[in-house]
Amino acid sequence: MELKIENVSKVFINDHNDHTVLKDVSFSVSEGQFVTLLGPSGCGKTTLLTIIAGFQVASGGMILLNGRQVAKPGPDRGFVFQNYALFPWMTVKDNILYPMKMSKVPVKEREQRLQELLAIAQLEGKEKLYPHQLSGGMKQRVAFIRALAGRPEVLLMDEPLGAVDFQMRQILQEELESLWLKDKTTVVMVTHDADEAIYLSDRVIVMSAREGKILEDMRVELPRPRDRKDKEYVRSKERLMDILKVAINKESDSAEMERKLCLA
Ligand SMILES: Nc1ncnc2c1ncn2[C@@H]1O[C@H](COP(=O)(O)OP(=O)(O)OP(=O)(O)O)[C@@H](O)[C@H]1O
Repeated sequence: MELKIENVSKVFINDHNDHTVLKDVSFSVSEGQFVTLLGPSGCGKTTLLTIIAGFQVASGGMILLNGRQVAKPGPDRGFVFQNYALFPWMTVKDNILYPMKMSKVPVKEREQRLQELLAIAQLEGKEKLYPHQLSGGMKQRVAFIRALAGRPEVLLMDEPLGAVDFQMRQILQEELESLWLKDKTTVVMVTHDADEAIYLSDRVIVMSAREGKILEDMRVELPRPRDRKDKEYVRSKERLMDILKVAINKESDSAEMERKLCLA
């Protein structure tokens, strides 16, 4: 698997004015990497992720997955939305089976894959429940394994933990990491949270507020599972915070932006 983002730009036209959100963004993601896109609110993280997903088209440049240009959504890319976006009228089982039906996986194989995924997420026995009967953590696990059900080449996640409070968020980050370690699917994730980026990523790509350029492509080579109290962990986080502060000072000194970046 190789994902290449090549000179991607995106221009929106608002009130007859051009608004450049992304300009010449390029980077590659290799097999099994967990890559995070981090940057100030409005810098274009979600726009870039949805272009990779094929939900919208770039104004310039291209996305290549295994050398083929991405033009529309496809089963080779799984997507996890911030609010999980589970189908409320379907049980856990039907939610997970849905992408497999869409990609016409044979019935016998679907059942086998369903059991495998339920085991990975420790959700055995919960398959008949509906989303409203699940805790936040369970919903997140269902959303994660549903996105993996069609065996995507790359999993795209847009603030998958954005809707949960701080303490729950740390627990879910640990769960997400342990699920990911069992499967090792390539991930590109959007987050606002510097600690989350260090906890989960092999690489953190920091984007600037103006014209969504890449400010830094930071490697995180700490052993997993990560220990938030470890000296190297703390050092990596401080380095990332410094990069973000530079990004913010360059672009804006807005307190709101700092709050959104979870620098507190
Ligand atoms: N469909 C659209 N039409 C016009 N402008 C848009 C559209 N989608 C996004 N934008 C603008 O593009 C910019 C980037 O938005 P995007 O959602 O990608 O940022 P983000 O970095 O994900 O922000 P946040 O972290 O707050 O979610 C914003 O200024 C937004 O208003």
